[in-house]
Amino acid sequence: MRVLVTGGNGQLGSEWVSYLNRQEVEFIALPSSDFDLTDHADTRRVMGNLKPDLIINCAGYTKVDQAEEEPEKAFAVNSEGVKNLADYCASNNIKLVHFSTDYVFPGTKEDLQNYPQGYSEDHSTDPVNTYGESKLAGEQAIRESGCEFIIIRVAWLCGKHGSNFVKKMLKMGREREELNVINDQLGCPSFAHNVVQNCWKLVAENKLGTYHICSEGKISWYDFAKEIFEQMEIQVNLKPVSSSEFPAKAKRPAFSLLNTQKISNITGIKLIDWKEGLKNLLAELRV
Ligand SMILES: NC(=O)C1=CN([C@@H]2O[C@H](COP(=O)(O)OP(=O)(O)OC[C@H]3O[C@@H](n4cnc5c(N)ncnc54)[C@H](OP(=O)(O)O)[C@@H]3O)[C@@H](O)[C@H]2O)C=CC1
Ligand SMILES: Cc1cn([C@H]2C[C@H](O)[C@@H](COP(=O)(O)OP(=O)(O)O[C@H]3O[C@@H](C)C(=O)[C@@H](O)[C@H]3O)O2)c(=O)[nH]c1=O
Repeated sequence: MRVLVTGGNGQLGSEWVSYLNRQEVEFIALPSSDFDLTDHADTRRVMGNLKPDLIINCAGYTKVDQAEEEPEKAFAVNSEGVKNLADYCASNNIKLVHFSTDYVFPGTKEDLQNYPQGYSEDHSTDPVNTYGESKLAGEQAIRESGCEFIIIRVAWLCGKHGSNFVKKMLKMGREREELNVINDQLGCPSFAHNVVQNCWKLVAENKLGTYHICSEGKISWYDFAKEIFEQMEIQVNLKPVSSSEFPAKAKRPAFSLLNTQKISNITGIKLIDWKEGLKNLLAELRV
């Protein structure tokens, strides 16, 4: 099997590179400079040359606040670029693995009450921001293309590579004496290493469809930050604040927990507890 990883320099793309290097599989990972999802003719030319059997699409526009100011850019990558990819996969019998987000869900306070175990894969979507809308449009394009696909929705993604909340907190915690972190947005982090491992299991077992992968638990960003500082023994005055006290261009869902029952049932995977996942990540970051 020949695998093409797109967005190969990003947080998740780099994690795939580390992982696939340890598997017996032929793969190539391309950065955005060599595979720009918005250049449809060029991406088709590259795919035509490489002739992959499987594409793992880690390319994405991920700037949640900036997307409110440049929606066309977010849609060009996350929707139109993904449609081009999926259509090509459908016509050339290539399997597509794609990553989407918890931000496709509305995350209302009512849903928090009604779905304490989180949103399941078939729950209705209704994004509250442009990034979420663009990612949802990408998902829909894949489903309509007729290609064989696995869509993995992940949330609050954190890994060794690239930028994420854990790394931001570590940096800010060392530079500042006081930090304000939101305590009224609930969800649970996906750890990149875990996502890749479990996703590869789905590929190996020839599973198709949409799956949620995150760790076990239900926490706020504040809980997450508090645990990061406790585990790292960093002294910082951490203050819980509401979303209204932490103004941002994009609205975030108040609740975006992903229910992971489906993948657990199908593969027998036991997803990692969030504190354990964090412990593993912090150990990786210390090396
Ligand atoms: N980060 C998170 O918290 C979450 C991420 N996801 C999804 O997971 C996927 C991976 O996210 P993550 O690795 O964290 O994101 P990153 O932002 O770390 O990586 C995204 C990669 O996509 C590349 N990219 C951007 N625009 C284009 C383009 N036009 N053509 C080709 N490549 C492009 C970027 O390249 P360059 O740097 O050169 O621009 C970057 O390498 C995305 O689809 C994202 O929506 C889902 C939920 C949570
Ligand atoms: C840096 C910082 C963030 N926050 C809040 C803002 C936000 O609500 C939350 C997380 O911050 P981030 O900058 O990581 O936010 P954000 O970019 O919204 O993270 C999202 O990225 C996209 C790509 C996804 O798909 C989502 O799953 C999610 O991970 O924490 C604080 O409260 N205090 C802080 O000092």
